[in-house]
Amino acid sequence: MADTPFAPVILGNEPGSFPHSVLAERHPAIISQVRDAFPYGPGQHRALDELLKSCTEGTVEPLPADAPDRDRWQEWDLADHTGRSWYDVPWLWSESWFYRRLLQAVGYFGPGAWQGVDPFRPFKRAELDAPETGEELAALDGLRDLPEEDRARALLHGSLWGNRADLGFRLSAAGAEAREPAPALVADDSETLWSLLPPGGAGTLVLVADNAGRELVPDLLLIAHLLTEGRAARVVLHVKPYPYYVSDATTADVVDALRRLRTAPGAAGEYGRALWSALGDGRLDVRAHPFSCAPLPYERMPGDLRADFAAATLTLLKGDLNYRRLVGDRLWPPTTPFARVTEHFPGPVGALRTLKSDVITGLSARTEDALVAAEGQRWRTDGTHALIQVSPAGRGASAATSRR
Ligand SMILES: O=P(O)(O)OC[C@H]1O[C@](O)(CO)[C@@H](O)[C@@H]1O
Repeated sequence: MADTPFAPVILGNEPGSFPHSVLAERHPAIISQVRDAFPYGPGQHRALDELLKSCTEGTVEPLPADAPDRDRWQEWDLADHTGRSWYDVPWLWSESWFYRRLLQAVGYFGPGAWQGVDPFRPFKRAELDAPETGEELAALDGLRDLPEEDRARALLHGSLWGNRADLGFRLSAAGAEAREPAPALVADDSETLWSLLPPGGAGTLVLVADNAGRELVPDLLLIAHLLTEGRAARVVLHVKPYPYYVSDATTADVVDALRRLRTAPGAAGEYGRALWSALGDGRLDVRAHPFSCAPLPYERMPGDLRADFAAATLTLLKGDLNYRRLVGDRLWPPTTPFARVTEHFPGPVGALRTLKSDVITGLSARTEDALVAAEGQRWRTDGTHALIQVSPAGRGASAATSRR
């Protein structure tokens, strides 16, 4: 990345900073919520106590010798960080490590009776079953008579703003969900996005999902629209291979959401059934790649995932965490071009994100000035602003063009 300004990697060691509060307050709160939600046994309680101590005042410890993903974590810098405070290693790394350790504490990786029991499932289910979800689905009927472009735009915005529905975020940002989102986007490349997905195009969209429940439902509706209206011939949906960041979507969450959609009345049910058959005939595919839970930026993605993204007409990444991983979890000057920080990506790439952490790129100087004048730095983290950014280039773009 020649010419790219130096930008420091974000750590969690500055008291009073947002990352510090996530490590010092949010993670302990998540431990106690999970503990209260399940009738865990004494071994699990002990392990949760140990995790609480480790994550708030301890250091990064090695994984047990028999951990199934030990080699993977070695590749993901575990040896470099072992023995260091959770606050002094990259924040992105510490957060991922927390979720990996939490699953270990509750027995998710087994062996034993708790193997595969998702500690966040009750929270995700409650969201899917909430009356608001039903109301949002019923509202779809109101779109029926709109021109296709307007329906596409409405569904894109539904998917974008669905990213506010993040359970981890709500734990520490009391009232954030209730605050009205600021209407204007801080960056809006949606025209470029639609130019890559024209009606009748034969392309493949890769959508890298973020949260389950009230974010995944509008993501699935957008996918259904793109497939049924012929804006994409194929969609590949990437989800997490294990529970992560409280509400991140796994394959089980996709199944729950599809069941919910398929049995809904009206347009929602039609979309749900269209998705069900698209899975059956391969136009929709779900992947759960291990790197989706890696504590690293996408710049370090492995070759097989790189090839997947390179083959896509467009890869759309949802949410704040994916954004941090896409552009690098660094304090960029906000006007650093999005295209420059995503040059490493192997094909056309876009981000749909509400702003929930300090990382930001691709703003005009005017937008940045207006945000700072109105809100200081609060706009970066309070989840009321959103962006649609797209880079049609990407290093692999020329190679990918021949495949599209
Ligand atoms: O669900 P999202 O949009 O990825 O947001 C999760 C975000 O929440 C945080 O845990 C704190 O805001 C960030 O670390 C992360 O980027």
